Amino acid sequence: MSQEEVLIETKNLDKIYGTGEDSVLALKDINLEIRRGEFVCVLGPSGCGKSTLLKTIAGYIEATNGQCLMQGEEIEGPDWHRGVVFQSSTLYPWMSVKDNVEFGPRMRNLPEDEIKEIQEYFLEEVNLSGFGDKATFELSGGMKQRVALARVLANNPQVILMDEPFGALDALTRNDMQKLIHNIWKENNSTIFFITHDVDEALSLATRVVVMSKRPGRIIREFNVDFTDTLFDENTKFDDSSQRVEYEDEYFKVKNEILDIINNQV
Ligand SMILES: Nc1ncnc2c1ncn2[C@@H]1O[C@H](COP(=O)(O)OP(=O)(O)OP(=O)(O)O)[C@@H](O)[C@H]1O
Repeated sequence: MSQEEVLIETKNLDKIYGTGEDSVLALKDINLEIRRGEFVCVLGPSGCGKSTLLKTIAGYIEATNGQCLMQGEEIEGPDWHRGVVFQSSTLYPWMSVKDNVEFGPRMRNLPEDEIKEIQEYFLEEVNLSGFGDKATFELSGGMKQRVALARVLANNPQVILMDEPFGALDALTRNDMQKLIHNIWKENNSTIFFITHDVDEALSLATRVVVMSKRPGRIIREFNVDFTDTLFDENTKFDDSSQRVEYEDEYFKVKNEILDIINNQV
């Protein structure tokens, strides 16, 4: 286990939606730590409470029981220290790409030249330099998600929370986006909490995979993994084929273990 600072911690967290007969127990006794620099991917059957957990950490909804802490302080509402990217982009459609990215820094009253610098830097980081003046409705799905990411990065959040951010994209765009988020995570030493339905996506990106049970969502297993650098580093070369086989064996062993856990739930 990494010795880095714990940024997010949930303690015995339950979430119940509604009251009485119609109430839904969405999360049960979630104890999770997210440390600085980790890339935590969450997998679990549909409806198991993954988004509920993300929204609680984001501060959009409150836990029913237990605690949700950021750097030891109770999370009491949304905050730019925790940036959120959803599956479908939540860009401001009446604003240009540039204005969307500048929105956060402007709300924080940063000086105009700094706002511009941040906007240029992060549009470049998501490979959208030159698209600043476009209206967001002119962009493809993948480009919109890149703007959404730049808008979050522009706030320099402590944690990036991503709820199936690439779920609506075609396979090629999705691969590009995975590489992009991997590179951004590496370059900025970001901390990322990432929900996905796709075991390969989780194993490709994560340093830790958290597997949840069907509803009520509990954490049933956590896997520390390190496939990501090998997968995305273009210079990776195995010394010999036995090393590659060993790597692939390990990958498929973990993948099958996770699939078994998920499939045995349904
Ligand atoms: N606002 C709400 N009111 C009542 N029930 C809700 C609400 N939001 C979610 N739920 C229920 O809580 C459970 C968990 O939902 P949640 O969206 O967190 O699951 P999920 O794992 O993210 O699902 P999926 O993988 O399908 O996106 C589901 O049964 C859902 O119907």
